[in-house]
Amino acid sequence: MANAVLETRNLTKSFGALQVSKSISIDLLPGEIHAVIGPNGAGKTTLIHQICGGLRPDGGTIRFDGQDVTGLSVDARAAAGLARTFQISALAQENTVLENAVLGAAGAKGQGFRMFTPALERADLVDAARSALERVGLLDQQSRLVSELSHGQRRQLEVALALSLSPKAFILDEPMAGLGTEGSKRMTAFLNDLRLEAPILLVEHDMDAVFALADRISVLVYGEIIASGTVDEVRANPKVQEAYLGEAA
Ligand SMILES: Nc1ncnc2c1ncn2[C@@H]1O[C@H](COP(=O)(O)OP(=O)(O)OP(=O)(O)O)[C@@H](O)[C@H]1O
Repeated sequence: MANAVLETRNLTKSFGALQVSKSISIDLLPGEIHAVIGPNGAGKTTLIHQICGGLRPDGGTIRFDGQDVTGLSVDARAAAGLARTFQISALAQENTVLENAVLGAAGAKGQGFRMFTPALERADLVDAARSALERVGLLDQQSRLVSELSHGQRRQLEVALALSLSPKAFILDEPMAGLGTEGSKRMTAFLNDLRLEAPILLVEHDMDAVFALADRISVLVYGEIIASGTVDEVRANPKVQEAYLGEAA
């Protein structure tokens, strides 16, 4: 696909005799949410690790924003605009929302402040941090400690940090995990807005959220994409119903 922001071609990965990625080719188009679903152990996290650079594929290529990033490090991919959030929380719990956001803004400008105080004295960093907080709807929480935030608000803060990097794509690993019904609804609305910032590759077990958000779904089973298409196409696919969705479809 010529205008894909992100595309994998024939990715393969094995752990010993276990083939976890079997020639995976998927892409992410501008403006879309592309969900990757599949049963536990299907290889979703392994796929994300390869896309983000933490794990080297055995074969195949990954292109992002027009360049082959297959050999690039996690940091180089992040600097190129590939924003992964949620699985590894880098938030400082006993600091305020604003302090965390300011450090995120400092990191985005390549300025590795270890202390909060000098970063907070930089008006440009504070402005950038407040702007990111406003975009995720957390500006009114800026003085609270991270440890006082709800689970969902922490995830929004993580997105604010990612926004500082001016991402060209978001890779979201189970954003609904542990949120409860109300939290999931709020996160669904939030992600629906977030797609206006950059397209989202979404790994998620919550099918209500996936069906509400996804423009396209790819179904991964035993390391293989067994179906890919719109929500309706995937729900109606007999192979998918048999292998995964069952009653949920
Ligand atoms: N570093 C590793 N060494 C050996 N086996 C691994 C390693 N990482 C993952 N696996 C195995 O690869 C398979 C796919 O794991 P993966 O975590 O990618 O699945 P998943 O689809 O993300 O599952 P879940 O939905 O439960 O998070 C599993 O059988 C897992 O045990």
